[in-house]
Amino acid sequence: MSANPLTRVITRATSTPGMHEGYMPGFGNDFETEALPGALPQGMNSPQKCNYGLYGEQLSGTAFTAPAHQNERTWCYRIRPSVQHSHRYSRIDVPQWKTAPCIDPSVTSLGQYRWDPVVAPEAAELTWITGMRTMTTAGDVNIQTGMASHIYLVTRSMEDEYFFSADSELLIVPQEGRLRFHTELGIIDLEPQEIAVIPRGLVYRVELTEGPARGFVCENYGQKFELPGRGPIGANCMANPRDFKYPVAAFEDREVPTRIVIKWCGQFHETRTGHSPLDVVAWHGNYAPFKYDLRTYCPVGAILFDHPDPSIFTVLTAPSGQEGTANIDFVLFRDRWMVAENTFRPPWYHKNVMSELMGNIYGIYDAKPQGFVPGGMSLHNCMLPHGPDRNAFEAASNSELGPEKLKETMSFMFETRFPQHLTPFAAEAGHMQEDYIDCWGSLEKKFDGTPGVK
Ligand SMILES: O=C(O)Cc1cc(O)ccc1O
Ligand SMILES: [Fe+2]
Repeated sequence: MSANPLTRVITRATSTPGMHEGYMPGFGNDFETEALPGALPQGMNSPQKCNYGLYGEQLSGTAFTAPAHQNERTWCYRIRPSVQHSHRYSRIDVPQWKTAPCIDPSVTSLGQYRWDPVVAPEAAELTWITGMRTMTTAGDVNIQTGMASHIYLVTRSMEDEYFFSADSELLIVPQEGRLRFHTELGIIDLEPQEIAVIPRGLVYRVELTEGPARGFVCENYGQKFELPGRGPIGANCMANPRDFKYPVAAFEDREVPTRIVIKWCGQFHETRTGHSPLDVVAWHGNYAPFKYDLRTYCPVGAILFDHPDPSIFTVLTAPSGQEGTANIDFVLFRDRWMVAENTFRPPWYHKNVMSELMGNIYGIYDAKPQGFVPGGMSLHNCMLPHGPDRNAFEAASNSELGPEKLKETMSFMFETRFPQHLTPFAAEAGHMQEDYIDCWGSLEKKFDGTPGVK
């Protein structure tokens, strides 16, 4: 850290017995954490004077009157109130980060699309903000509905620069490299096979700890991600609440020229101030960022026959207001055993009212042994057919069916009820595979009118 005598950075609170180092477990818990002893008021939120001369401030993530099981807010005790972190706002351009509605008449979104991994240009200086590349948008940010999918390419840390999105919470899926999210509520280290969710309105900066870094982002304009109901599966398996980790309080007491970038209704603005906004010394509440290790996801699947709907692999779901029809489902295809008898085991052929955007984190995805590679993406838009390519179909229809482990594989899907619109970047990029649709072209006609298995 800099030698500036006014700079004091407390990165970790002393850990409490039972606490995961630097993190607190439990999805949606009501947490309390302090980076200095006694900084957190006890038994009340707004004492006349806070300890250490801190200011109390509430961050409301849901309407005050949201039902109790959805109500989220966090009380922060900070060196300065947030009003001092924002002065005049001026508009800036972040041309590659798009927001719905973003329908370019010259772009065709109807189609099945697949992309090779995007690579950061040599010598490019890309931060979390300038390295964001929007692939698709859906819905409308102004009515807090829908989503966007992005690829991030980060080659440089944000320095004395901070960001928040008033538009969205961000679900981050790293694919290469490591990032450290320094947030108002603490620090999250993130690497491939983990995900993080940064809530709407939370200020943070992103440090590159191993680069270059690449990954996927789902920007959720709507109701927050929550754990899906497990129904008859019961109280365990899929994503278990204890595996979600929330950071302990950490703060920066740093007096340097600082820039804060704000995403608000699809527009970007900057404001300048003289100190770090990450000055929350203690907090309590349930509106907070978290990370989750995808390797702790316990998949439940077919143990006799047939291929269930991929919704059994839902890690998180963001409701849309219509029951069972998500604004976004985040679905994980991880390594697992395949044991189903007399079954075509890969994903079946499909047309879906929901639109399916997939990304490959690593390994081979069973429906697409070729072409869908780590770092790559695909889109099967609303009601457009998709399914295994010819190689996958032939192999799965003819193989001897014993227990088989799908090894070393991790892909995911952002599935939304809204049609996804391609950005010009997605439609024109050199990384689009023009021949993707041909992967089904050579599927044979086997029907010849005579009965029997062909
Ligand atoms: O491979 C896909 O595109 C996603 C998918 C997964 C699955 O298990 C069933 C159907 C489906 O479309
Ligand atoms: Fe599908």
